[in-house]
Amino acid sequence: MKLPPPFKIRMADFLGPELEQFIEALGSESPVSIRINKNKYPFDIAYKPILWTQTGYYLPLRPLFTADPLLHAGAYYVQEASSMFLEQAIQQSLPVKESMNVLDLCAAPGGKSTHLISMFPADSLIVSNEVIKSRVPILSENIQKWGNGNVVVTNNDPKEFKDIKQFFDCIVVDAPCSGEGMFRKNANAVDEWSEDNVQHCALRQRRILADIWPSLKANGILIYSTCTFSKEENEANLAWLCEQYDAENVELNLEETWNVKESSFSGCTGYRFYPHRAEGEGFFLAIVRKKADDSSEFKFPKKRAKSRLLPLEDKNVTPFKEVFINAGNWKYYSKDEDIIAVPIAKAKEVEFLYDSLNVFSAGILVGQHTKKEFRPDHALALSVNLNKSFFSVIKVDKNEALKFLRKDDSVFSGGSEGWNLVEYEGLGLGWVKKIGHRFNNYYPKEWRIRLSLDKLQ
Ligand SMILES: C[S@@+](CC[C@H](N)C(=O)[O-])C[C@H]1O[C@@H](n2cnc3c(N)ncnc32)[C@H](O)[C@@H]1O
Repeated sequence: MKLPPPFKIRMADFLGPELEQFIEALGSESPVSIRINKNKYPFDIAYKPILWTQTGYYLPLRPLFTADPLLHAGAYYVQEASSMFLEQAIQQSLPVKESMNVLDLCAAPGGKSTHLISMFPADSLIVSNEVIKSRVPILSENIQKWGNGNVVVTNNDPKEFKDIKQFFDCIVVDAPCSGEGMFRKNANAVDEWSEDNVQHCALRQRRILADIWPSLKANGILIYSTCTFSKEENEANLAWLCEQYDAENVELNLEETWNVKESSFSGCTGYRFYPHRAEGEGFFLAIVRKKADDSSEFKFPKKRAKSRLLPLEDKNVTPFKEVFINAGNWKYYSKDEDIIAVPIAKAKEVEFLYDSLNVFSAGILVGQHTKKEFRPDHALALSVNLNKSFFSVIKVDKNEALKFLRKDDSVFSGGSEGWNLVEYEGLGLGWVKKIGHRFNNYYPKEWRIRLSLDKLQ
């Protein structure tokens, strides 16, 4: 790998005699790792565990992930190992109580968001935000596949959270950065690297932190991470945050076997992952807690204009109330023909966010209720709370699953007239509608596998 000389000089400053090992590691293959969705796949895994998380594993080789229906069913997420250190940050710095509000501010494509969803109890609310509009659909797809209803996906600039003060118990800022830690995975990152870009990224990160700081509750924690090594984007920004705001740095206990490097600057400590030390890509993470200040606790606005989300009356819910196993835990809303289900425990928060932000999706899109029928939505098929006994189920093998995921008009056997859930290894993949002898495939066309069947075998 041809590294920019000024980058090498910078790294020599950090690493001294370890520089050669670091450069050698950049020339080696990246480890391949996944994180399991225990709600969907609660089985023992035979692969080598990632040391700083309960649900991450290294794979010996990179398989063709597209050809695995379990990936499409949300049984796991393909994620770089160092990023899963987020779990230590949450576990060690936040006594996870019930009913928390969590924000993942820079969320696409959804690695940290799906991890946060797994870590917080179901009565918490995860807001997964992405400012770049074109990146929101892939974020939403990954969240839907994960299958939880306590999530709101938003498309806002950090500064648009200005009226949501002291609302979040935890904010994750996985900031856009110069990407030095991804040089091994992404050759473009090397070409795009420059000293100017490092400075540009550092300033943008400060703006993001400043914009979102008021949204953090007193005593709440903010987790700041990047996939880069530059001090400007990491320790210097952490120190700036502590100096500028009522923030105190939180330290973590590290196991020696993790090979994570503690890094202190101006009295603040963060954690660095180097590819020649820890088995993962370059990564930096640091935590701050907002110092207590009870003066401006979050309060829901008193007088509100009519909400854009209209609650459904009980009598209108009856036709689909049993679609969830925990039927009593949901509040239903209508938006045009769509029916949206939101956990009752966080309904008030979701309504508030719906009217304050640019919400892409909230809770589970249950389906559409037309004059003719109730049409289940794809998100419902992927829900971990789906009540399968409410629907007719067609179990498929791997080959049939792949045909279904390609959106082929394959003929299934069995099933009932009307809507059928297609299930692979116990997990919902989507819907087909049987009309006479015909099966119509309702897999979302934007999500379909584009490779031919022979390439998938
Ligand atoms: C490192 S990536 C996030 C990766 C993600 N957290 C994950 O784990 O899958 C940074 C994200 O920040 C977004 N971003 C870019 N500019 C931004 C800005 N000015 N404010 C907030 N987010 C921004 C990018 O679009 C990108 O999705």
